[in-house]
Amino acid sequence: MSLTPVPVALKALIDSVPGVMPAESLPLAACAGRVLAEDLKALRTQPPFANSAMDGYAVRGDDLSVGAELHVVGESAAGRAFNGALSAGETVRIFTGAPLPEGADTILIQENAEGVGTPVIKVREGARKGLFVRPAGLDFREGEILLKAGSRLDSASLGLAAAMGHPTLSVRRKPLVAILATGDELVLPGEPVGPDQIVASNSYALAALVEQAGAAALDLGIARDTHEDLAEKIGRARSADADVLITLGGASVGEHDLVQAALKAQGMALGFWKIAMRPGKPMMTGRLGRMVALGLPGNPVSSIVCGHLFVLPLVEALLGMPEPQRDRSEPGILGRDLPANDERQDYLRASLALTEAGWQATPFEKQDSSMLAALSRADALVIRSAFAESAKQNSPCRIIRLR
Ligand SMILES: Nc1nc2c(c(=O)[nH]1)N[C@H]1C(S)=C(S)[C@@H](COP(=O)(O)OP(=O)(O)OC[C@H]3O[C@@H](n4cnc5c(N)ncnc54)[C@H](O)[C@@H]3O)O[C@H]1N2
Ligand code: MOO
Repeated sequence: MSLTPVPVALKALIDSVPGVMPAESLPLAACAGRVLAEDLKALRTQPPFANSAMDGYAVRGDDLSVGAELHVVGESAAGRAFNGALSAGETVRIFTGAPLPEGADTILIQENAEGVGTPVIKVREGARKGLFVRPAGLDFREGEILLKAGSRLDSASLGLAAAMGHPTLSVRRKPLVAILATGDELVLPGEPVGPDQIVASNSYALAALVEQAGAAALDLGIARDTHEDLAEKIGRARSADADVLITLGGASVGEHDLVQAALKAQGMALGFWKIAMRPGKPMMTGRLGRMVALGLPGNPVSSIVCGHLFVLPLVEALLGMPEPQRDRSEPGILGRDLPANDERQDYLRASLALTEAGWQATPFEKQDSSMLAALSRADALVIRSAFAESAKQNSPCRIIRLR
């Protein structure tokens, strides 16, 4: 079977998503990191009234000549407006956020007033007509759409949603992503490790990635390399009604690589298998009922790199976010010479340094897909296209930043 190019595989994976997650209504306080299910309109105008941007005096701009004396006729504080109108020669003590009294069009900041706190103040130099007034609707107006469906709610957008007057939001339900490690050699961190065993790490890495992407991870533990155990654990993903099943390991061509056969035995329609990428070649996708199946290679770096390239867009597609297949790479320059590449697109673990020419990415000498410590030191992946010619230090490249 020939190797599938990365963009073809990614498109097929995104196209295999059966639909966007249903919406649920949640209180604002529970919405951080969630994705809006519908456009959000302002239920109110902000600010609702003209108000002061500074502590000082509300004045009529025409009264502002240097040395002019103004009579303080009242006070306007935030939450306690001045009831009345300003006449010529009058002013109202005012504080930041307080409503502007009728007749006033300017704030004289208290630094530009002599005799602060007395019934008569004098205008100093520096005062200008029209300064420091926030007109009604400066920020937004009732009915304006300020947040779009498919956008992720960060701190600024959540604050905005609150200011718009929404106590609850309609957000996409988190996709449930079941994660199944496979392999007779695996033990959990902290368990006794036999002479031919290794500690399972991939589930933790993938669960973190999935949760950062806005999905919920369901750890199905470790399936041993038997059809029975694999069938039982795949069955658990189905009865949990998972939206995605990620398997880890057992994806290659050895006698103990049973995952694909186990999934097919339960009715999986294979999408593609074997991608023109390094690491990650034995990756597999398919559909089992309405569950998207993604078989990641067991090598720890391969599974995490596949997670960045395929799982993040998949979760975004399920959440209804725009352009999940967008190119996530950025320009950079190479920190060292690289040899010509073969038929697999390479994702080289690299350090980054900011130079005058932009991000300089220096791929590590050793790129073995078992080397987790190197991955955790990497700032970025340098993309080397299939069949790329040798490249010199400082020549342009594309990078995917990992942090
Ligand atoms: N003859 C061939 N052999 C291999 C090929 C090939 O094309 N022909 N492909 C190689 C590539 S590339 C990769 S990547 C690996 C991936 O194989 P599997 O997906 O079947 O992975 P396993 O054999 O199950 O495991 C590989 C490696 O990773 C360790 N592992 C597995 N699961 C975990 C886990 N949850 N946490 C930590 N480490 C894990 C496992 O012990 C192995 O050391 O196949 C090549 N072989
Ligand atoms: O393609 Mo495998 O994922 O390098 O080791």
